Amino acid sequence: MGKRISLLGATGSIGLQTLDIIREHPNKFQLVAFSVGKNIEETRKILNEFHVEVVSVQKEEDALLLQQEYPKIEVVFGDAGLIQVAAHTNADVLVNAVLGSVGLRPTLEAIKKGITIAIANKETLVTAGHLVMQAAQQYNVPILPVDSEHSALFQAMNGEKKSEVSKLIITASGGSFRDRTREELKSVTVKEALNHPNWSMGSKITIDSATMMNKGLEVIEAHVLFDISYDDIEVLLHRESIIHSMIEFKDTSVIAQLGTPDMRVPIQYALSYPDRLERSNAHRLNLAEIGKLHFQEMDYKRYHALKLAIDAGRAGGTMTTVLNAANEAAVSLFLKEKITFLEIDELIERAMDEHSNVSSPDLDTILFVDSQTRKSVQNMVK
Ligand SMILES: NC(=O)C1=CN([C@@H]2O[C@H](COP(=O)(O)OP(=O)(O)OC[C@H]3O[C@@H](n4cnc5c(N)ncnc54)[C@H](OP(=O)(O)O)[C@@H]3O)[C@@H](O)[C@H]2O)C=CC1
Ligand SMILES: CC(=O)[C@@H](O)[C@H](O)COP(=O)(O)O
Ligand SMILES: [Mn+2]
Repeated sequence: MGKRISLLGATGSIGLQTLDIIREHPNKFQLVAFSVGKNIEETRKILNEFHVEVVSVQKEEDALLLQQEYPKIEVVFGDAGLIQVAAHTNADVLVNAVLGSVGLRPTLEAIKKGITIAIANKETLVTAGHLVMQAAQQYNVPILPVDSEHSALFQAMNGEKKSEVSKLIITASGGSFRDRTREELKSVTVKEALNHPNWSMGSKITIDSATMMNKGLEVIEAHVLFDISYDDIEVLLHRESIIHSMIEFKDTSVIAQLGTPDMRVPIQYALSYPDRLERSNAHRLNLAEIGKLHFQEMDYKRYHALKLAIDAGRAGGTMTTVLNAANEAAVSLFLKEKITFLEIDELIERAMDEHSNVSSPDLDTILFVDSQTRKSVQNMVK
């Protein structure tokens, strides 16, 4: 029957594209369980198409409703439901495409069950990457990147020795406001911020791209996944998002992974790894048609959020938990039009300044710091 897949965040941008891949390869992949948040209409469509064993929704009342409509399927809910989907379904692979650090505990529980993790949910790796990687090593579980840059790095690293890496070069599109000065960002709107030049993604990550926090989270994610020092991770502006990232080796060779901006490629690679599968109707890269690719040095003053993220990564301990939780809270406030675009960076910086760092935190400490940081960011805008 192929690999048994469980999927967190099935109604999101990555979740729906994961379903496309499963649909394209019915003999290779079988969806056995999935979670959603609040989108019950989309959940019904998925339940009507795929024959799953378990579904999790965010709210208890939605679970009760769906259980009546689908009596043969186990319907669970809340944070416990996410763990149920991730870890108690005997899946071969968990695709973690939920949004935010709520993905941490389900990931750890799935690892304990020996389930391979295909991870899009970068907030989990930023908030507690050390716990995820320690558990993966302990239970001998592969962590396969889905994020396009990390999939590119993973592919470029294939068969190479880490000791021979000179640096990772992570590309950044520049996001929705890449042609504006910082001064011009004072009065930008949510609608403008949600207009990413190259990718169609969920709202939170699109705002993260606009502030450049997405690249900051990705630098930390790369440090966690590939165990490369922050000194050896470079960010390069590349408008076209065609080169998804590259590795420079000691002998000065650079290996890059290229492709059209389509998340189904890294999603499929994480599912089919170590094999590659056909993508029959996909748009192929035509460099002659594109003609030129552009590159530009990163400006850390213009993109202050990137600097904050690298500072947090270098500090380590609970500082990356604070960075992530403050960012999640601030972006949510911006999307609700409660703060301005530039206040996102300000709130994160304040949360970091006010935090007393704890080194090598355990899970309880991480969860406590995450929740306290969200509360303190809320209080900053009252
Ligand atoms: N989109 C992209 O191209 C990329 C995304 N990523 C990462 O992948 C992750 C998902 O991103 P994306 O798909 O864009 O996000 P979306 O906002 O599109 O989707 C998020 C998914 O998570 C669900 N969800 C949100 N909050 C909760 C919660 N508290 N409990 C349970 N479920 C919840 C949503 O449910 P519902 O909608 O039903 O409420 C939805 O299914 C993020 O970590 C992002 O950084 C990484 C690389 C690229
Ligand atoms: C598709 C993907 O992986 C996103 O994280 C993407 O990288 C966002 O683009 P920028 O952050 O480079 O604008
Ligand atoms: Mn990315």
